[in-house]
Amino acid sequence: MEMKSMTLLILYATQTGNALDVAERIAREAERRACTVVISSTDDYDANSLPAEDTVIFVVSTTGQGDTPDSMKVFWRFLLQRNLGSHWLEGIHYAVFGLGDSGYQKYNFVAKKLDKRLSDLGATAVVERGLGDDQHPSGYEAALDPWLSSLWSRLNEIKPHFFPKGPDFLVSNEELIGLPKVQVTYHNVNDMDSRLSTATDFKYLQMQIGRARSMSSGKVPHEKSKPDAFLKMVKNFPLTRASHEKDVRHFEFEFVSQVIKYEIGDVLEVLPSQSPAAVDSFIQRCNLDPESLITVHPREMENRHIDNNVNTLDVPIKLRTFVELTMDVTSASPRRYFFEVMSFFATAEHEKERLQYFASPEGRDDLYQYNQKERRTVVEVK
Ligand SMILES: Cc1cc2nc3c(=O)[nH]c(=O)nc-3n(C[C@H](O)[C@H](O)[C@H](O)COP(=O)(O)O)c2cc1C
Repeated sequence: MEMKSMTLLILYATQTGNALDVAERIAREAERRACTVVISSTDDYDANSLPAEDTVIFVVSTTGQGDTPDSMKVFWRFLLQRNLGSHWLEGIHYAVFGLGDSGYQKYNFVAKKLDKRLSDLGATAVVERGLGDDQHPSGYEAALDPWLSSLWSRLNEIKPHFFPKGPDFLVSNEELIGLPKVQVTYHNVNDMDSRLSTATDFKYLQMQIGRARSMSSGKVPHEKSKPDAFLKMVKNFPLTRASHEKDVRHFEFEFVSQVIKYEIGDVLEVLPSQSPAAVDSFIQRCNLDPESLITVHPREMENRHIDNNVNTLDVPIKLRTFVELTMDVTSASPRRYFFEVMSFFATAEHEKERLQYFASPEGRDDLYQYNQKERRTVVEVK
């Protein structure tokens, strides 16, 4: 018999980052249970290898009108092949958590279709699929918490080999948070690449974006490390009344670099610039020097030879530029994990307690109100 993998695989497909957030949470919870995990975006994973896995957790969102995220298109086309047959995934266990919004007609369509297809291909569900709903007062976390509890208890029952330290073993969150995932190296000013100063404005910006993104721990598809085009916003006005809960806007852009072709229904990924004052205040609050030159490496890569990205990774970038181009400090609502990490570092007892409350299941509704409904950004968390 073929040897099965003893690693729990987490595959995610995201359009705007929520599924990645969920996948990372599942991975952290697995690690706390001494379970070995591999986490991967569906576009980085060869679907041909699925039959060799033991158990796969899928976290997938639905975008467009019931469409798969871009990063899942190839993977999904592969799974739909007729010749795979109803025994192809026999013996494989899986679980699906979907992210969607019940305001859409094709609610969580991708998770539902994936669940059905995996079962048609012979795989066995560990737990019933979970469906996160943006319309819920606490967002997708509301469905995620109970789904995760049943996932771990069911996996403990049927797959005890994933938990070598037993069903009750649980490392504290704090211990895990204390192990940073990335290493930031500070460099001398002389290391700065002199070519940069002679490049044109666009080229310079393009290089900086490529550099910042290649060092960011966020998931950016490889081919997207450089933007396709530069646009100038020429119109921006609200379509909803000021009193409306959501701020829906009409934007118009003009190409200032080469023109790219698009069709109705295409998704435009915009990398806007952030308010310089907010970026400065974030850096100041972290007690860092915005002018310092840094490189950022994932911890695992420390001793590994990196050939593809060696140039990009070796060239330092200004800390301020890195924050500006890779961290959304001015508009994104911080997620639950942010509060968890902040509570670890908080020194004032009342702040620590408040942050811990927000990160706990009891504080979930209040957190959703505080960060999503009231639209607080990272710099506004007080
Ligand atoms: C442009 C757009 C289209 C969407 N279409 C759907 C849809 O058809 N069905 C659905 O259930 N949710 C839909 N959603 C909601 C997303 O699935 C939901 O916000 C989810 O949390 C996004 O996860 P992600 O950040 O991992 O992509 C849509 C969201 C956006 C922004």
